[in-house]
Amino acid sequence: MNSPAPVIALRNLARSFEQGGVRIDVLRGVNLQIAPGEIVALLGPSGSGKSTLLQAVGLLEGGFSGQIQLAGTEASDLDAAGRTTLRREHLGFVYQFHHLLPDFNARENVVLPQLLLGVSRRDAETRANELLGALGLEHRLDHRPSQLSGGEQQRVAVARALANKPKLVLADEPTGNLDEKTADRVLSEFLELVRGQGSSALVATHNERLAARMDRVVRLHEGRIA
Ligand SMILES: Nc1ncnc2c1ncn2[C@@H]1O[C@H](COP(=O)(O)OP(=O)(O)OP(=O)(O)O)[C@@H](O)[C@H]1O
Repeated sequence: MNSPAPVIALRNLARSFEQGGVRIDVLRGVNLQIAPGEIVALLGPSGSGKSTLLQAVGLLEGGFSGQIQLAGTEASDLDAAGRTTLRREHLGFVYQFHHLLPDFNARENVVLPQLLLGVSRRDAETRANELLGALGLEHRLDHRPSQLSGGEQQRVAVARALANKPKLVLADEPTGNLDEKTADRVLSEFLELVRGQGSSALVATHNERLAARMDRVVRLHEGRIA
């Protein structure tokens, strides 16, 4: 039987930066495929290029060479509007710092990305309530980010990332800002929800212990996946 088409396929992805006349080759030909439902940890020391790789896969930045195929579509064939549509339909993001909209409450932060995809407000609110409830935040729906603890803020960020059932969740040190116990719990909840809805995930971390809880670990070394 053929294996299912990968959710994401990177071929020979490269990115350099130039600073003060010096060129740094951060990514030097990354090849990676992630299968549907697979959760992959991206390990590497500080400065190894994990965030740069996630930015490329997130179709957020230009300046890359190589190929990024997301859900069967080659990103470099699309213009900016096409990449935005592809991103909204298939990707969810969790960052180290929550990046929630400060003037909106927890529920609205989870509702808004759904409205952008054309989901009705009623359905979007139902989904937000479900997700936030699963994360133990049923009593925090009307709180704004500044009225939440760090762990609660990250849980809302997780709910927002999963709201549209993305094919791939990109997470950049999603628990890096939390104490160890809270980080463990939020990661467990994140993994359970991602697995439950059959999404894939690529999670950048320098924490070996957290990485070991995912389906596969890949390491960035000298600009390539070792
Ligand atoms: N916009 C930029 N301009 C110049 N250099 C950059 C830029 N963005 C990243 N870099 C360099 O690229 C390298 C990789 O950075 P990146 O943030 O991807 O690493 P990382 O593995 O995510 O690190 P960390 O674990 O500390 O977050 C670093 O040396 C960084 O200084």
